[in-house]
Amino acid sequence: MNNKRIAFLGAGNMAEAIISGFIQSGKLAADQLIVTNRNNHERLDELKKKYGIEAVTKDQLDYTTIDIFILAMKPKDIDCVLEDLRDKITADQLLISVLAGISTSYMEENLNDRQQIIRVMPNTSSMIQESATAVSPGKYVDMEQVMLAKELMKCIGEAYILDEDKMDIYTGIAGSGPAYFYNLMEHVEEVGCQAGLDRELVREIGAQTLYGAAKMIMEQEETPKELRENITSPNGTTAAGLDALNEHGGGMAIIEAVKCAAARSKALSKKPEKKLALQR
Ligand SMILES: NC(=O)C1=CN([C@@H]2O[C@H](COP(=O)(O)OP(=O)(O)OC[C@H]3O[C@@H](n4cnc5c(N)ncnc54)[C@H](OP(=O)(O)O)[C@@H]3O)[C@@H](O)[C@H]2O)C=CC1
Ligand SMILES: O=C(O)[C@@H]1CCC=N1
Repeated sequence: MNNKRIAFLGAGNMAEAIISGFIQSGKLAADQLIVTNRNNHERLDELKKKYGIEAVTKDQLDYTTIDIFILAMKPKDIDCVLEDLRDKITADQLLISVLAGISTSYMEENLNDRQQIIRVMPNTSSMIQESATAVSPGKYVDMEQVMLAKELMKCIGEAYILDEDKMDIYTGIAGSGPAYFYNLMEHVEEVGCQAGLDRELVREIGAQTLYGAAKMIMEQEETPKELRENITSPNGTTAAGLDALNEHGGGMAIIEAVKCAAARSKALSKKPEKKLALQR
């Protein structure tokens, strides 16, 4: 890993979250990383200053010097990128894509023969090395590259090798997941403020509560159900809170959120496949 040169195609939120995690991990040096975008020079300057990495537009990049490309643009831009890459890279240069919904088979069909491709799904907690990242190998990638991709993703948190047909549900749970918890916290903050607590304080209290609960799940033997039951005395405060949560559809709301996010991930992946059939 420490002799690989890694280029990000895309300089947005997700690219920055991964770059930040890579650098904080201490396993990758700034001079191994290079970030690109189409033409937002201001953004490139910002990343260059903040992380000490090289930052150029995609047209200034020397593609032949790169071992690993991390695709980090929006899914809608994938067709232009594949067209652009086809003539610039060789099959043994590894592509790691973070794009929601874009299948490895779609990318393989639109690149050169036997291109090494791995699809990953991190989340924005990459920024602080706490992502939960799925790693799904494409058809032509060898085990050594899969292990390398997993090792890279472990620089930004935990990484799990997963069959690609599970990627939509994984995206619904872990890719989009932090947003559900942030939204929950927005509501906690609101109710705390309405009851007279200082906003900063209630934010900290809410976050510590969420963090403590997550840590309990990770470090204790009990299941989430058992942990919940341990807090819930008959006719107590938690029972009252949980009753209200259920009455207002709390559990169902989360199930629906995950299902809808997974369905959107699936819908996104269908579109380019149709387009591909027309193009070829
Ligand atoms: N946000 C999240 O929580 C997660 C996002 N993802 C995935 O990450 C991807 C990126 O999302 P996000 O960071 O929010 O997107 P942003 O809109 O913040 O950034 C997109 C970046 O892609 C660049 N770009 C577009 N086309 C090209 C190209 N041809 N070559 C190089 N760079 C290009 C843009 O450059 P310019 O500004 O110059 O146009 C911009 O820097 C998405 O595909 C998303 O599905 C995956 C997991 C979680
Ligand atoms: O909403 C999005 O497009 C991205 C993909 C996974 C999480 N967020």
